[in-house]
Amino acid sequence: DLNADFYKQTCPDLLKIVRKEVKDALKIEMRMAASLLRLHFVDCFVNGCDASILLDGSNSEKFATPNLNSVRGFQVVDAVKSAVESACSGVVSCADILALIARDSVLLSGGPTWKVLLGRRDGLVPNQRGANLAIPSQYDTLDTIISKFANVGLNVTDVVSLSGAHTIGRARCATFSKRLWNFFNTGGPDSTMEKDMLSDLQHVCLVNGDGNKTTALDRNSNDLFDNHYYQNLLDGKGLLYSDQILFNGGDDETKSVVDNYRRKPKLFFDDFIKSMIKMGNIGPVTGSSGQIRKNCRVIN
Ligand code: HEM
Ligand SMILES: [Ca+2]
Repeated sequence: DLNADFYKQTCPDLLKIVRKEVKDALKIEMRMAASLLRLHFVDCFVNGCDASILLDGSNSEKFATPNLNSVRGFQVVDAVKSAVESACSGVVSCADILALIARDSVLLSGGPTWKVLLGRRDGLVPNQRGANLAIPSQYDTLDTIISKFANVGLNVTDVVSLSGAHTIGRARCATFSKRLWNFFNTGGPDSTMEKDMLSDLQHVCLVNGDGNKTTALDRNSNDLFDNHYYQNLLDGKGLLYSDQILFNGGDDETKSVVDNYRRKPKLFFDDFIKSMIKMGNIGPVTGSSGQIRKNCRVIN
């Protein structure tokens, strides 16, 4: 089993080193917190939390549809890894580094903190096909999203609490512009989107415009890890279809959890922590399987 003291003897300064490197990265760009948090998620959903997302190559998970031109922050992971290697060479897995970076990114964005369980080992192969199947798409139905979470042992509450990660960060026009212009071939916009936000975004994401332009996932609170995301869902201001359907998708359970998190920031933080720990426990490679990579981008 994973445990918080796994590197206590072998790398006593690990937590300090990671914290410092993440801090330095956020000084340069605050959004990096979001990008780094997301890496832990897309790692854990594919082959468990084994740093498979970090492997380079033509069969890399970086080229899977949900990740292509979208996941970022790999240079920061490299910087953290080399700082850790300087202090304790060959000891700390890239998978554990991703889990620690995610925790620090949330904390340094104003969110809650928790003890990260450690002792994961790094996987030996990427799984691009698995990434295409396992990572939820922003146009999946709520049932599909719930079943993709269930496939990795996460429940409906986890879906709503972890979606709260979208309280920070940005998304590209390519991931939501269908909602603005021709929503599922209706010829018009998604009627659940609040009207001022709609007209504003229609000016950001033009028809046939630059799909790589970005806007805040949590409108008006995009660098702060808070529960404002859920208020936005009540107001029709979720950016992704997959965000807004947590409230408007016809599921009373997700709807009431959204409303609870909106009213009770502490409840959101507590549940987010629980769900992050659950997510961090997905299929960990431990014992003598896998390896401790020297360079997170390639197997030893
Ligand atoms: C519920 C299913 C989910 C779907 C459909 C989804 C989808 C997406 C999409 C489409 C983007 C924007 C990508 C782009 O525009 O290039 C995004 C960004 C992001 N996602 Fe999710 N996501 C989900 C769950 C999660 C979870 C569980 C986490 C973490 C715990 C997470 C963390 C993030 C963060 C922080 C960003 C912003 C990244 C940045 O600014 O670089 N997401 N997600
Ligand atoms: Ca926020």
